[in-house]
Amino acid sequence: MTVVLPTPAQLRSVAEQCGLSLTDDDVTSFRGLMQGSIEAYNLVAAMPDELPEVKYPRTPGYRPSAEENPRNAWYRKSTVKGAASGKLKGKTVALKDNIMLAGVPMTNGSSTLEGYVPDFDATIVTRMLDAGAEIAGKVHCEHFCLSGGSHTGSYGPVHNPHKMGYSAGGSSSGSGVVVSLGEVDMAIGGDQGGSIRMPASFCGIYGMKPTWGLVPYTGIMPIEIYVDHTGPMTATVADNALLLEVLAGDDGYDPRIKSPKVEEYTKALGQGVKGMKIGIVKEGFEQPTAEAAVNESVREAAKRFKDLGATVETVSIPMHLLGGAIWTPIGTEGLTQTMMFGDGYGLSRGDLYSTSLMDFHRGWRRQADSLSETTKLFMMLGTYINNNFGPRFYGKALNISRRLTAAYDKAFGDYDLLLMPTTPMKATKLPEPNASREEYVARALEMISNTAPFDITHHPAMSLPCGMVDGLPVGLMLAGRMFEESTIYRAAHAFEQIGDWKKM
Ligand SMILES: NC(=O)c1ccccc1
Repeated sequence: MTVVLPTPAQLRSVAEQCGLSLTDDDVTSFRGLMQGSIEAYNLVAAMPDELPEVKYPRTPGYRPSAEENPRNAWYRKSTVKGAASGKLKGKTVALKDNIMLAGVPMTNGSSTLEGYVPDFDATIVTRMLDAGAEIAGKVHCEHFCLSGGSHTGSYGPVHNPHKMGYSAGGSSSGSGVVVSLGEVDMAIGGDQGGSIRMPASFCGIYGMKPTWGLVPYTGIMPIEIYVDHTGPMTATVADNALLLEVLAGDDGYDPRIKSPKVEEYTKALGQGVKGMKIGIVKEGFEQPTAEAAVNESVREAAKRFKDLGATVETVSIPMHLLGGAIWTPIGTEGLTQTMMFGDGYGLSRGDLYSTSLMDFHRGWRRQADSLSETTKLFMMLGTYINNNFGPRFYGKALNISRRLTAAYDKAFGDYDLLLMPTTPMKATKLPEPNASREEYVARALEMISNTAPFDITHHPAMSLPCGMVDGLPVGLMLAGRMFEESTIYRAAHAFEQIGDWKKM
């Protein structure tokens, strides 16, 4: 790829884009003045990139048949064997399909990325392989991760592990399904508005959104740096804590990792909850989409923490109900400017940039009509707001998110953990292929109101299964103080030991 001096016509066109009027002499002069910088660009173009080494052999794998993949959870199966020993020896792991596994195609749920093959491994992939894990392949996710349902991906709907025809939750839909069915021991998900916790809730597994800046996001397709998180989705609390132990810590690339407090999370197991203070967040039960049976099931589960020796009280955090609104400008303009028009990354951060992804992803512009209805909706809204108001609402929402953080931190002065339903409802029916756009969007976004606030306040939050209603799991969310994942694991593990949540 080389860069050539703009033709006079090209220069006039960019001048117009910049609001400049140039005379013919100006054009000649500016072209001359660009010559040196164009040479600099070509020096950069000629230099090798600086990417991490790919350490373990793998093949592109295969797309499993419908028979092998009845819930459509898998995108590709490809086995990558890690080190001979380590904390994850004997564990199999599935990767959400926005995580780069070099040499294996990646789509992030969008047909516009069909044909893209990453050229390096995400930091967390290397960490898991170094710890002895075996990667089993890539699993489907929602279109560019922009939905909490499991019907917006380009490769068809993903079905709930407990009930065919029902949502698996998203956007890490495939991750939730393959763990729930026991097809793998562990999966990695991503969470910007709830996309680890929501499928964990709908599928009946454990999903942790770690503190922002604990687990490197390096090598995972971003939506927006302020809300991007990745984390473990597992069938047991012990596996979740073990996996986080392997994932956590600075990698020298991710600019959001400053002074992470990394702990041995497995040490929290078996510690019990005696003396722990848990606050039931009143407003977490008051979302407009709340289902009475889900609220009931979560309240019953809260009582069990009391039986286990914790202090359990109701706490009111009125601002919690504004969390979704404050998330909206950050999520909407973030995904528009960074993921879509920023070719995946945007600028201004000392990150590891995947130039191969940036080059390939640019191509969405030629196939925009094939994007999901949720991606179109968010992108048009973000563009409209930016055209008319600039980024002021993004900035203001980000500033206000600190007030939201403070509101939770005030509660964390009195309580070690905050408790509420993960999703206000259990899994809903997948929309029919001919469903209206209104229904399609409702089934994609109606469940994010309790989860999204913690993506902008950055507190750790985990969904754990706490009961069944009509044959579908109910998810309970525990949020903790920054970098206090251990406290969440202590409580989640104690709760898990009570017995089979499917009988609660
Ligand atoms: N990736 C997410 O967490 C997400 C979920 C729902 C809507 C937008 C984003």
